Amino acid sequence: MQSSFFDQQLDSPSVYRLPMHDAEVIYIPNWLAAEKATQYYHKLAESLVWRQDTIRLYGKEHLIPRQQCWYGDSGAVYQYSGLDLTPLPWTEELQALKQACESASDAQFNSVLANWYQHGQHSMGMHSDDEPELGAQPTIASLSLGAERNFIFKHKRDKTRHSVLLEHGSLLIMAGMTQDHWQHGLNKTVKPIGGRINLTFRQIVHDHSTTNHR
Ligand SMILES: O=C(O)CCC(=O)C(=O)O
Ligand SMILES: [Fe+2]
Repeated sequence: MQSSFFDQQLDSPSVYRLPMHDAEVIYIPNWLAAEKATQYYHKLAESLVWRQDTIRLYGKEHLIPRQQCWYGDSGAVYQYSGLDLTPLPWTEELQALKQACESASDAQFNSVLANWYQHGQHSMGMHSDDEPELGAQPTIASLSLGAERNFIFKHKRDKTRHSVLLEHGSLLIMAGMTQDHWQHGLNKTVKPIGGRINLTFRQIVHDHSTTNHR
């Protein structure tokens, strides 16, 4: 990371910078203690208003392979494959986690996309979080709760791959040029695994735009 904030973070033995070129990605295992992370998993699973949306891709309707929901400040509207995601108001837990993620990443967030992968057949296709409403070189803080899943990065130009196991209670921070040069996603797995909730905290800088998550 270029900024002294990240240099400072990297002095800590429990913060790792991923060995990726054209990217600034740091990984903090056990950012939340396991017990706390489990409490959050259950609380969020039962209290957030989850939905499994249908999106239109190349003229065909598809059920997205996970549950999701969008929370944030009232202006932080997100448009997503034809869906208008108007944020629900912050819950107490999301607000507390947002503040902790802001301190950990030295960034401001006004919204969070929550994804619930209930089993191994739930996934997210390769994409970059590079929508215009996220602004240039966005910092995105991604908290993982529940079953560990492999997070895959693929370089857009040279096709280099890098993967990182996102553990229960871990925080992954993507910043700088990461979204310009890399895609990321989560494959399905046939392993019998439990559920995982992921929260990606973001800062929406324009009210309307489009995205292409699959
Ligand atoms: O579930 C994850 O770890 C990643 C989610 C993601 O990439 C996104 O919400 O844009
Ligand atoms: Fe993403």
